[in-house]
Amino acid sequence: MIKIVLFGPPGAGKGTQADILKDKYNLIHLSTGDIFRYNMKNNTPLGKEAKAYIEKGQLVPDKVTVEMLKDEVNRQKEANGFIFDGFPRTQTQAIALDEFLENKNEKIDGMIALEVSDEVLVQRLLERGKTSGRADDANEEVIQKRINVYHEETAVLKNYYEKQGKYYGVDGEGSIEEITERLSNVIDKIKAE
Ligand SMILES: Nc1ncnc2c1ncn2[C@@H]1O[C@H](COP(=O)(O)OP(=O)(O)OP(=O)(O)O)[C@@H](O)[C@H]1O
Ligand SMILES: Nc1ncnc2c1ncn2[C@@H]1O[C@H](COP(=O)(O)O)[C@@H](O)[C@H]1O
Repeated sequence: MIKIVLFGPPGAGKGTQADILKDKYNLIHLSTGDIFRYNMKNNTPLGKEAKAYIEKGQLVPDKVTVEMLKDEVNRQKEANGFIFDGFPRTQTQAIALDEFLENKNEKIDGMIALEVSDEVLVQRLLERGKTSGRADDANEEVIQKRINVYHEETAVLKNYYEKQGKYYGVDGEGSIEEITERLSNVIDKIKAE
């Protein structure tokens, strides 16, 4: 069972690529952002709690996010593998994920980071904001805040996975097809190891 963290800043193309790769490799795509948005839309207690953070471009607290992620993984009893999108986003989350998987005799096989310049991210998110209905895409200030949070709190995870020999950087600029091919090359390599 292969488990990949698809990593990168907001707007890097994680959701777009995970959607393609989940079909290609028969994997479960788990996006913590999507799960929060589903809960917000359905006005659940979790959605109500997450809303205030998400609309300001801040991270939802680790405890809430980790418990939610564990529940989702545990629900997928027949999974052939996972693509984690938007999780982990802090060192606390990365450690919790490793411990959770270790208890199941599982592990993360690789972390693939989509590398995209901040200028391109802002352009993509403003464009997505025209149709996404996402409050956190609606103004440039919140978009910039999310990118700053990524640099301040999330980007350090590159070191975390590098130390484990699991980090793979991929150019995230170009056509969607080109990027799928770059990611597929890395996944094929990880699978062959
Ligand atoms: N290679 C690409 N070239 C141009 N636009 C792209 C590319 N990949 C994705 N996009 C567009 O950029 C926007 C952001 O992509 P996507 O939603 O996949 O990013 P994300 O990393 O999942 O973002 P977030 O973490 O904010 O949810 C979308 O509107 C998507 O259609
Ligand atoms: N792993 C996460 N930790 C904390 N907060 C998270 C996490 N994943 C998503 N969030 C919140 O949701 C929004 C949108 O997430 P996207 O992955 O960019 O769709 C994010 O800004 C956090 O507020």
